[in-house]
Amino acid sequence: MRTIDWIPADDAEREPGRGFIRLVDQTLLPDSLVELDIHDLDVLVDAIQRLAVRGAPALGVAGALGVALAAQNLPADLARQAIAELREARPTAVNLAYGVDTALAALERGGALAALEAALRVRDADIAACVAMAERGTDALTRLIPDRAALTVLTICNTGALAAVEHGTALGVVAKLHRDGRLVRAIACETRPLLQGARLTAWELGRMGASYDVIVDSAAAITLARGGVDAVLVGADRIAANGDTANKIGTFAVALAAARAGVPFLVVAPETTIDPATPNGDAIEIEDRGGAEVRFFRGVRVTPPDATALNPAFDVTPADLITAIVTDARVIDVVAGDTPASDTPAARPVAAETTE
Ligand SMILES: CSC[C@H]1O[C@H](OP(=O)(O)O)[C@H](O)[C@@H]1O
Repeated sequence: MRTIDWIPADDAEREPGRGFIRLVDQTLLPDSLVELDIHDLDVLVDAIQRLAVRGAPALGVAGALGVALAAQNLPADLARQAIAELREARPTAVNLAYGVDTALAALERGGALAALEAALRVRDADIAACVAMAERGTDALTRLIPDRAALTVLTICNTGALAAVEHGTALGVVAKLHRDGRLVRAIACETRPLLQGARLTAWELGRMGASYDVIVDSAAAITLARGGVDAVLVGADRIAANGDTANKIGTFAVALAAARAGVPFLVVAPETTIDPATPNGDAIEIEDRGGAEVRFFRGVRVTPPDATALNPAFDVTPADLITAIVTDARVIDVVAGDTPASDTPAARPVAAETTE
């Protein structure tokens, strides 16, 4: 099953490049697995904004395929406007803009078919990147925690195949640990208010047959303080040049607790999530999703009628709380002082000294 993909139209032989986007509607999980066929860009933008499709890598693919969809269905001037709205559908994950810009450059160079071909390359690159990150991430854990063959890991939000195309980022590392017989247990923070952890990560862990517990987000600190968690693995939506990392709200608090508990904190994200144009975390725009997601739970109001709520969808973990950033091309040894900007993109093992 792919979280998002391009489906060629029946007459694609006659009209190469025609097709539509098919994606899993994640708002219906874990109760129903439903795929949406999307033929119009405004429907795709709505799917992004209501998190039917979500997760930085999946947003990159959605952005790229959205350009291909616009190019085949809209006249150039309307396509340009629709693509601009698509690019701004959610501001924090740099991957969305990356995907749109990659396919748009191809469209301007070579037309609609070139845009689709570029979008399919973005899709295929994500699949390959997640495979590489799973390998690199488990190797990094072996170097960081050489005395423990099997690990208990904690994560927040959802970073599995549902956040990408076929395999996940941080949860892709967890899945490989499980396949290799090296996973004792996964602990998934529920991830209020939209419950990506309780709904999506738990669903993915169950499907792979992994042992896991869901915890409320505020239990992460004591879970780490009590001991028994060997590593924290999280995703990212935008990584600044200095290594500051934007990720789901609650990640910063988990990083603080991990640092106090002496537990390695690893960010797992493709190179496309690194944004060299963003110097540090202060420059990352944090999506505010409005108070209703906090004041209501599955349509039931949980606050007084006149309550107001704050709802930042992401926070920023400063680089000094991150042990390493694992990408598809390298392991950035942040605790040793490396940053995305300073580290060469060659594969670099996490230095042994990080365990001293
Ligand atoms: C594999 S990165 C997924 C990343 O995206 C999530 O945000 P959202 O569910 O709002 O799209 C979260 O930050 C995850 O870490």
